[in-house]
Amino acid sequence: MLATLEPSQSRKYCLVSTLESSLIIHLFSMESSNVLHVVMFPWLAMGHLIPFFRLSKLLAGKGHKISFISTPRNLQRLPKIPQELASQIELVSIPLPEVDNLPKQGETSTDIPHEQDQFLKIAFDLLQSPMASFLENTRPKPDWIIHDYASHWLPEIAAQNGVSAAFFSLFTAAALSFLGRPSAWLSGEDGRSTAEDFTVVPKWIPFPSNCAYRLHEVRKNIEDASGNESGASDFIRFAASIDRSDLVIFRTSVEFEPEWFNLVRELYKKPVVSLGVLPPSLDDDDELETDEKWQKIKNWLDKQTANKVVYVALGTEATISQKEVQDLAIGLEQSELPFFWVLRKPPGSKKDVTDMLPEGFRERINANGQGVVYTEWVPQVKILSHPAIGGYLTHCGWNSVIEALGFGRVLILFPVMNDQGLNARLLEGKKVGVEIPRAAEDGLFTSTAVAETLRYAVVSEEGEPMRANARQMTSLFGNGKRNQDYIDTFVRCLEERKISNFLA
Ligand SMILES: C[C@@H]1O[C@H](OP(=O)(O)OP(=O)(O)OC[C@H]2O[C@@H](n3ccc(=O)[nH]c3=O)[C@H](O)[C@@H]2O)[C@H](O)[C@H](O)[C@H]1O
Repeated sequence: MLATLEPSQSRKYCLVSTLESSLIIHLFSMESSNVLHVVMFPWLAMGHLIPFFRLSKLLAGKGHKISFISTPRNLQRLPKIPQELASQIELVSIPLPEVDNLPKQGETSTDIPHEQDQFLKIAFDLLQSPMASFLENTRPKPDWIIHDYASHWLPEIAAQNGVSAAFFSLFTAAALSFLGRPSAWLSGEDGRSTAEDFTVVPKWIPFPSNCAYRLHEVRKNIEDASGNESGASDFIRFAASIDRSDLVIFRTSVEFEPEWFNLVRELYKKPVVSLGVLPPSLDDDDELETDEKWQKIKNWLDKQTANKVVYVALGTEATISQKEVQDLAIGLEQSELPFFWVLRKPPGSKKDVTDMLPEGFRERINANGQGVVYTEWVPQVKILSHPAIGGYLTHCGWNSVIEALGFGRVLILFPVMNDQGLNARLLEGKKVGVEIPRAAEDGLFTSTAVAETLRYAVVSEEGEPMRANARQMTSLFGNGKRNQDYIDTFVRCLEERKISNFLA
């Protein structure tokens, strides 16, 4: 079902209710029925829409009503709603206001260059009023709103409408531990401002750790912090979303990163829960792909030797330079391993992305059959599940890492932006992957280093303990009972309306 949110009339805000009073409102309002009305409001990026949609389906599968709010194009990009859940999930279309410097079609981070993300956030921030109207007027009255880091303004609007707000972290506890105490960011005490400041392991990490950025990883984020046109850097958005929400939900495996999960609970001093890793299941219709595309890809994979193909994919936002594309390409070729490379066109680019490849590269790999360069959206979960896959060269986006470890795939770590550098430190520390060696200052690397790292991870004898460790991860990241238990516990807490359960 699809509804459209009209920009609202001006509205009078009642006094901001405190956490306690909004919880009391919340508790009384729901005694009457066992069915929750949960509003889902993800940030405008495919890596956020997909897990929010997956959680929506899980909650709807438990009998609850979902209002999934996003922009018109984003709602069209979602996988179809399973027939049996159609009456419970309502897609609420909220038009994105036009703002300067944001291309008309730019509705997700996937569609626009990284430097325009700040204009997308300006447009996103203009959704405060229609969102407030929705929470005030929709019926049945929402019990919860589950939101993302970018809508740091939302917890206050939710509290004013007696709706409990839960910040849904799609990031590792390790990455968010690096951020530190949210209050320190909001008060200015945190003090980190230069790129160099973020290359230092924070003092509040009480155990040995290398959790810090390399200079080349953090430069993009720092530009955002200082020069962000939206007036609120991502660091501030994270801090405010965590600080002002009633509950923080982590999409992670506590058994995988227990020390970090305990640390965020210490840092946040508020209800923090894990709902497990929310693993995709193969029969999930999360894939945005038609079957014939998958059949063609599968035919190529079926011809490959088991556990030897390197899957190369850098998510839906990261873009790399032509030099980096060329060094990766030569490195893949020199590794002599078969590979399936999803090469994404930089958003806004008019050029054919394959023009970025080295001279003659495509001709050579087509002639010898070593690899495939694919330039469109792929059914990634299906590819990772194929027995031919021997390793995943990844940007360390958390959705993709979860998917790869769910199938026990060893990781070749090539972080680009956002939290990815911190994820790479975590994953190498947990011995499920190895970083491609890069110069700390500028991120330069050689194709020889790519080839050597690939062979070490995928075929070398010395790499077998790491591969075995990655294979073990299917129990934590796969579709088994453990993740189901997390979900059941989490949903029961929401249903029992007992925030106190989260405080345990
Ligand atoms: C949480 C945050 O989300 C962001 O998402 P991004 O898209 O970059 O990467 P993923 O998290 O791997 O998410 C990408 C998602 O898109 C799916 N996919 C992608 C390309 C394709 O062709 N086909 C697909 O099915 C993929 O299976 C995964 O589920 C940031 O990186 C951030 O670092 C990360 O931690």
